[in-house]
Amino acid sequence: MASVVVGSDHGGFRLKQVIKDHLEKKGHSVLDVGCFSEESVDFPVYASAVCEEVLKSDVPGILICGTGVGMSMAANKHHGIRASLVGDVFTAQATRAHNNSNVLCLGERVTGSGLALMIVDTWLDTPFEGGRHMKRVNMLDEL
Ligand SMILES: O=C(CO)[C@H](O)[C@H](O)[C@H](O)COP(=O)(O)O
Repeated sequence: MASVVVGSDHGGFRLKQVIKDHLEKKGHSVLDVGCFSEESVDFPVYASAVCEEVLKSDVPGILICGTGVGMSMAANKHHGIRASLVGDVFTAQATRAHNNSNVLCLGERVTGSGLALMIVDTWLDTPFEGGRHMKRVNMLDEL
């Protein structure tokens, strides 16, 4: 079974390859739902494919497009998905610890690959704190 599921459109394809290589070197089993080239595609297709796998298998998901915005908009339409568009390490940590984020969105045209890998590692390695945040996460899921 995969430990991380990833997806991108053409605007995030190259960064997805970098992230996949990085995670596989660290021992993760990565499920890539596409896209599989830089040919122009529509990001909602891949956002939904990742979110369905996250909801089915309870694994973290990573979505990449040009800005990360379209992917986060599409992902957050899925009930039970808490997708976070992240461009810094502080937010990567906080959105796991406080929001129990289950999908990370990145923008290849915005965030360099070095920073993106730090964000991915921080996001995956940070546990949810629970406590006062649990009620808020439950409220989010009830919206
Ligand atoms: O949806 C997006 C913006 O929120 C993504 O960044 C897409 O990757 C982007 O819109 C694709 O643009 P393109 O001009 O079709 O490559």
